[in-house]
Order: sequence, then structure tokens, then C-alpha cells
Amino acid sequence: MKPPKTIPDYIRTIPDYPHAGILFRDVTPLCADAQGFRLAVDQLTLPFTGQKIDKVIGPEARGFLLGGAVAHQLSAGFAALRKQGKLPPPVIAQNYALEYGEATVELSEHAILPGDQVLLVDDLIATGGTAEAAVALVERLGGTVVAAAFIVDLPVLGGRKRLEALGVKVHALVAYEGL
Ligand SMILES: O=P(O)(O)OC[C@H]1O[C@H](OP(=O)(O)OP(=O)(O)O)[C@H](O)[C@@H]1O
Ligand SMILES: Nc1ncnc2[nH]cnc12
Repeated sequence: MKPPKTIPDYIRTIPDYPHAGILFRDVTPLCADAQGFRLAVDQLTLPFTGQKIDKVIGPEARGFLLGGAVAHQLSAGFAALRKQGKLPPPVIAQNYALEYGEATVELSEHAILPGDQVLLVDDLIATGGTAEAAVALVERLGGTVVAAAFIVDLPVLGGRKRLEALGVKVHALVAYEGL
């Protein structure tokens, strides 16, 4: 009998996408498989069951599908961290640097209430720029990002350490050494 599939079995690695030199870690096959998706959502949620989490914040686009599922499991609300220009006002904005480029993300001023305990959920942490921008926006609205959960961590890019330095506990299901 074949052993059950684990998270890394479902992740594809695509060299030189979207730019030369980038090894793109693709969680699309994981999310497309019923058992894989359940495994991922369950493992992302597990450390936080029973904790006071008011909201999950998920960055566009893959953080929406994972964060929404985790929020449902935790009976929490969901706050969408969107790329610039996608949300109606009033919004607050934050610039950040990516592994391959630069961007601005926005959050609705109504998405987080003062005192909210927030869990960040995304598919992957690389430089931590996206996650750090999310933390800054949540704090500007009076909430606190207490923890963050990712399917993939790329430790060489330093994102995990950056988040931990901000007091955010980091939970990742798979780490890939090197780029
Ligand atoms: O830790 P960082 O260096 O900030 O990188 C991680 C972010 O990059 C990817 O999203 P991307 O911005 O490519 O957006 P997409 O999901 O819309 O493709 C990924 O889904 C994370 O959100
Ligand atoms: N190497 C990578 N693979 C997939 N998504 C990413 N986002 C930032 N870096 C990435």
C-alpha cells in the first residue's frame, strides 16, 4: 500500500518563473486536490484552535482562499489584504518590497476593530515584505497580529525572522532551504 501523501507531495516547483532565477513554489495542485486542500487547511488551523482569534487576514490572492477556509474553521472573520486600487474607500495603504518587485497593499478601515487579535494566513513567506505590511496595517487600525501561518517558508529570504522580530509567532508547514 502506498503511504498517504504529505503536503510537499502536492507542491510543484517551477524554475525561472515569473522571472529568471526564481524557483516558484506552486501550491495550486495542493489546493486543487480535495484531500490536499483539507490537509493544508487542517494543518494551518491546528495550532490556533481554542485561541482567541477575532480575524484572519489573508493577502491577495492565495491568502484569500487559504485564509477564508481557516477563518471558517476558527469561527473568525476574514479581512482581505488587497493590491492597490481594488477596495472602495476608506482604505489605508502600505508600500513594500517583494522577492521580485515592489507593491502596495490596502486594507479597508472597517476590516479590523481596535483590540482585534489577528492571525495572518498566506501560502508562502519569502522576504516577509507582504506579511510585514499586513502587520503594519492591522496595527494602524488598533489590532494585533498574534501569529502567522504559511504553507511554505523560504528561510533564506529571512521573512520568518523578520516577523518573529515583530513578536509574531510563525507556523509553516514546509521549509525549502536555498532559493
Ligand atoms: O514574503 P514576500 O516576499 O512578501 O512574498 C510572499 C508573497 O508573494 C506571493 O504573492 P504575490 O505578491 O506574488 O501575489 P499573488 O498571490 O497575487 O500572485 C505570496 O502569495 C505571498 O503573498
Ligand atoms: N519563490 C516563490 N514561489 C512562490 N510564490 C512566491 N512569492 C514570493 N516568492 C515566491
